[in-house]
Amino acid sequence: MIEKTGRSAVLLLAHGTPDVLGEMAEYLNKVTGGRALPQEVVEELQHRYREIGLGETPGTLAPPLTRWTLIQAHLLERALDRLGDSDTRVYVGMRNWHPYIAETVARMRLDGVTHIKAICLAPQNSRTSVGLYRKAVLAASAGMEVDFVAGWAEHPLLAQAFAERLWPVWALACAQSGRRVPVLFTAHSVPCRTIMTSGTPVQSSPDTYPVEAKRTAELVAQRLAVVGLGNDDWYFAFQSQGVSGGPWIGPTVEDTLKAIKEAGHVGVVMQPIGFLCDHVEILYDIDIAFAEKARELGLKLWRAESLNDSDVLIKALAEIASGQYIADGDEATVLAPV
Ligand SMILES: C=CC1=C(C)c2cc3[nH]c(cc4nc(cc5[nH]c(cc1n2)c(C)c5CCC(=O)O)C(CCC(=O)O)=C4C)c(C)c3C=C
Ligand SMILES: [Fe+2]
Ligand SMILES: [Fe+2]
Repeated sequence: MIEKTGRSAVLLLAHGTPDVLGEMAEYLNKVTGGRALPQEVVEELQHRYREIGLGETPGTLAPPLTRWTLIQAHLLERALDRLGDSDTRVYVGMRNWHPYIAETVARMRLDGVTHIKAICLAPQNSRTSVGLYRKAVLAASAGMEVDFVAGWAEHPLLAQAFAERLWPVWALACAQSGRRVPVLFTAHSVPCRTIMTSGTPVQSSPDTYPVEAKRTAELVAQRLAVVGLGNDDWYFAFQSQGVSGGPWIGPTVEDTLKAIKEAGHVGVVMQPIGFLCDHVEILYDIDIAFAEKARELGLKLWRAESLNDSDVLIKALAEIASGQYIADGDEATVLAPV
């Protein structure tokens, strides 16, 4: 139970995604903080979003990222209720599209919320993702108290949730191939410059993101050890390198698939461990682009289902929301009243 004077609420922070193809340029403008991307990049992203079902007009369902995030918020509110905390509401704020973080925090203020427990739906802390969520929350919440949960990459229930999704598809892949199939865990790549120790402005410590991402993968792999996944049976790569900002961190999925083929394997099971629900980098980058790359290499590719409405994920979020799990990098920020 969240015990604070005043009214407390949970704010789930997510990336955001456009609702229709015509919003792509404006959306990308938000993602890059106003830096224009070439027209070919806008069109390529429209193509990818079209491939995963986005249209010219709003569909009957919201796009996957928005839909699953709102479902996760609803399930978390119900889980908190079951834990005896029926007063705590769960809100959703997105960094790059509606409902924007600023809009949601304004709504929370109108609803009388004074304490915000902000949880990023990106479990591994990073400057380019979580750092920007933090900035957006702090900019909108003057006078409110904010507990910002920066990273929960090592939460045991997060690893368990991923393991529960991985185990059935890994077992299936091994059965269909008649041999052990390696697992390729992935997380989103970031530009190399964003994880460097120094830069402008000077950053005093390295970004922990790559280490946290590999740590989550390791914890998931450890959970599958009991069913036979060995230390040599899994790989790790950074996926979806962007087009801008110089080099992005690797190894890339493309190079890793080649290495897996060269090691004599016939297939691979991919599991992205940095994303908590379906969106374009899973439904297009993995299911369409990497599947095609794997086919070219003569590898069969399986993917673990995304966490989406996983009960275990919701339990992890409930533990964080109720203070039963203290994540690394938590910061309570009390700003002066306006
Ligand atoms: C840890 C870092 C990042 C996570 C996690 C992440 C998730 C994520 N990204 C998109 C969609 C897009 N991201 C784009 C660019 C971009 N993404 C990151 C980092 C993370 N993204 C960076 C550093 C950048 C570059 C920003 C810049 O200023 O150029 C883009 C733009 C096109 C591109 O460069 O690929 C899109 C679109 C989603 C949907 C998502 C998780 C839900
Ligand atoms: Fe991104
Ligand atoms: Fe991306």
